[in-house]
Amino acid sequence: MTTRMRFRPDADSRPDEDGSAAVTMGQVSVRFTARRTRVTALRDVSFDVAPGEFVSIVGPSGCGKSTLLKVIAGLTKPSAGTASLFGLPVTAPRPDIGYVFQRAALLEWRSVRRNIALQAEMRHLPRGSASERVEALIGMTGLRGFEDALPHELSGGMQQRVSLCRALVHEPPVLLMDEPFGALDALTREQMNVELRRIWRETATTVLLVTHSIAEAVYLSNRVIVMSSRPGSVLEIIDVGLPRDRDYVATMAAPGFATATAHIRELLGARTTAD
Ligand SMILES: Nc1ncnc2c1ncn2[C@@H]1O[C@H](COP(=O)(O)OP(=O)(O)OP(=O)(O)O)[C@@H](O)[C@H]1O
Repeated sequence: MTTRMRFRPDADSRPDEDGSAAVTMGQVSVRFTARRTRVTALRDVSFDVAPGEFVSIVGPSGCGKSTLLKVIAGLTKPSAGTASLFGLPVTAPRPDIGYVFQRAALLEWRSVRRNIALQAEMRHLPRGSASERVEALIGMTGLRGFEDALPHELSGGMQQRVSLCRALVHEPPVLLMDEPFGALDALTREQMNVELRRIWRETATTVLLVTHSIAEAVYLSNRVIVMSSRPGSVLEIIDVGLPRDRDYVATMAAPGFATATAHIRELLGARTTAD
């Protein structure tokens, strides 16, 4: 079953002027052949993401969430259907978009500043404006004072902040995040959630986040896409409907938060009681 829901502008959204979606998945299916076995990773996946929207994707392990992000980035070719960015079909890798992975994968011999700047160098961005942007991101992500530190001198949370800066340095119109906080401890993860939401609001970037945390998905997003187990398809797209200003503790206690997380848990068939 697929659910196709047009984005509905609300208090927490910024649709663009000409109405075209930032990301469109149009009946995308992906099949892999590995060691003579065919695996259908995605089946008939359709959804739109509006410019400036924050959308999370949750689903069981192996349901094709990473594959979905790779299709949008042009790293995996769909077997059927089309992914489009701002109305243009994705036919090749798209270096203009930002990608944050679970592991920061920083260059150990480069300082924080030079790890972030590397992306600007690879994209041949003008040095002056790139350096301004690097400094602005360092300030925005709370890395001030650590610009000259090497990756091994940073905590896991700080490494992921560097990874986020690196993905944002070229001001990507779309940021893809694949379980970026999965390796962090619970408290650092909460802190990163709060920071990510603030950074998203400051940069106005369209974000697609893959996460295993239902709470993280609901706290951060305008909408949450819930996927079925493999072959991954869209079970339901949930409008979170929480206010734009989201204090972390108050949001966790809000009735709307409890309703959304309970509904997603139910869709995923998660057991919530021990027996
Ligand atoms: N390059 C590939 N070749 C063959 N099979 C692949 C390839 N990439 C992914 N798959 C298969 O496609 C399915 C979906 O994988 P994917 O990594 O997208 O799932 P996921 O939902 O991100 O998983 P997880 O939550 O565990 O990270 C899996 O069965 C996986 O083994």
